[in-house]
Amino acid sequence: MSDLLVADGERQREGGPARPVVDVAVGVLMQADSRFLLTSRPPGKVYAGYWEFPGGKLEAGETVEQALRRELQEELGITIGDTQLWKTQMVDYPHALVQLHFCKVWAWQGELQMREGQSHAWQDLPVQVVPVLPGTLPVLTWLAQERLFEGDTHTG
Ligand SMILES: Nc1nc2c([nH]c(=O)n2[C@@H]2O[C@H](COP(=O)(O)OP(=O)(O)OP(=O)(O)O)[C@@H](O)[C@H]2O)c(=O)[nH]1
Repeated sequence: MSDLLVADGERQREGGPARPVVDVAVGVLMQADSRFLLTSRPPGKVYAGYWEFPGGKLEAGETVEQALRRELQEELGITIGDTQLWKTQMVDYPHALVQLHFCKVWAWQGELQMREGQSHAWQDLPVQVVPVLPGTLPVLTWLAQERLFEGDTHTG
């Protein structure tokens, strides 16, 4: 998909109406044994029950890292260490055009608490939980590329 940056700060698809881009900070929490954390979207949200990496929308004036630190505190009750942007991906959903900013997180303090009624699962490739959110699938492909993992990245 091609996108244009227009004067008012909104990006629009060529030939289509302008849609605001929602920036989202997403954390890929990694364990030393190569497993990563997936959480399910809470009841009542769009795509409820789908599995994703934890995170959420940037608030006004926040950097990706600041938003991720706040979101993971709010959702999981943990305080993350330093993190850096890993990959960025634009996803065009019917409900929103989202720019996902994925950050790997290797260090955090605190015990995981599911504060929004979500479920969690430490997963390796291939991911066993289903269904996985469409915007989350590219991350599994990137992880597979890094790990020289061949075969399906997820079931279902
Ligand atoms: N956290 C997270 N969000 C993702 C991933 N992949 C992906 O497409 N998204 C999308 O990014 C947006 C995340 O926003 P969010 O979770 O803060 O917000 P939401 O849509 O639940 O709405 P709300 O917080 O306003 O109730 C959603 O549109 C979600 O579908 C992912 O791996 N993690």
